[in-house]
This record gives sequence, C-alpha cells and structure tokens, in this order.
Amino acid sequence: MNRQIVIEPISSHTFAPFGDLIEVSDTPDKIINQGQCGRYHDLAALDFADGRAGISLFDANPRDLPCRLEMVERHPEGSQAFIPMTHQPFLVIVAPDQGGVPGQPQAFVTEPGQVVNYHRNTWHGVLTPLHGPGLFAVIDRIGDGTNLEEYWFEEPYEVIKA
Ligand SMILES: NC(=O)N[C@@H](O)C(=O)O
Ligand code: NI
Repeated sequence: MNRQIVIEPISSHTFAPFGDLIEVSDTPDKIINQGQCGRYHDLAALDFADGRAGISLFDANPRDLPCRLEMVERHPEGSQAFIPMTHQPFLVIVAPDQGGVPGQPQAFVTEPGQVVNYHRNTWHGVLTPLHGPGLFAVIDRIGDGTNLEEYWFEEPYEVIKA
C-alpha cells in the first residue's frame, strides 16, 4: 500500500470539500477608511455549536519536508481557522471521512498570505508550519466538551514534495 502523500497545489476549489481557503483577491468587496483600506468581506463558514468563537495564538515548531503523518484529528463541534502571523506557507493535510474514519489523506502547501478554515468535523493534520516563526492566530470553538477526535494511523504516511 502506498504510504506516500504527494503535496498538490491548493486552490479554493480543491480545498472546498474540507474548508475555506482565504486570501485577498484583485478587487476588495468594499473600500473603507476614507479609501485607505480594502475589505475582503466574510470569507469563511465559521461554525461553533453550543459554544462561542475564540481567538488563540499558536506558536508551533516548523517541520522539514518530507515529514511523517502519524495522525489526523477533527473537531465535531466547530470549525477551526489558521491565520499565519508571518508571510510564510504552511502544510495543510486533510482527509475525507469514510464511515467515521479518515480516508486517503491529501496534502497541500499554502501560498504566502493564505489562510485556512477547516469546516466542522473535517479530518486534518495538526498545525504544521514549514518556516519559522510558526506563529498563527487560530479562531475556533470555545465551549464545554473535548471537541477533539484523534485518529492514529496503523502505519504512518510520508508527506513528500511533488
Ligand atoms: N488541538 C489544537 O488546539 N490544535 C489542533 O486542533 C490543530 O489542528 O492544530
Ligand atoms: Ni485542529
């Protein structure tokens, strides 16, 4: 069984089954602040069941490629957005759900400046910066319960560049 995952280009279309890929476009939705700022409005589907939205800061260790994927996780009660505080790409791993367990994982690397919002209950790898500092703002659900389901693969995958 091929346990290699080849990184593929990310686009809002390829990522759509798993979440929102957020970035500025050529034309802002609205020009504000006396013409000094473009607003790119309401770009993600946020979802926080029985809880509230929170902003946290994550300071994660950068990883080198190729890297091992030993597990994926998901948050049954809410979406989770990762907003890089640097202009650096990061690794995004997602997998479809197949009867309650993850199917074949897919790997993407964002373009600098792109933001990712995992939809509620989407299998994903943990935050994986590829360059330091691995500083991110994270918008996810604050509420009761664990809101975390982990799945450890019997055999790890190797994530490699195309
Ligand atoms: N557990 C946690 O707060 N972080 C993970 O959900 C993650 O996706 O990195
Ligand atoms: Ni997560």
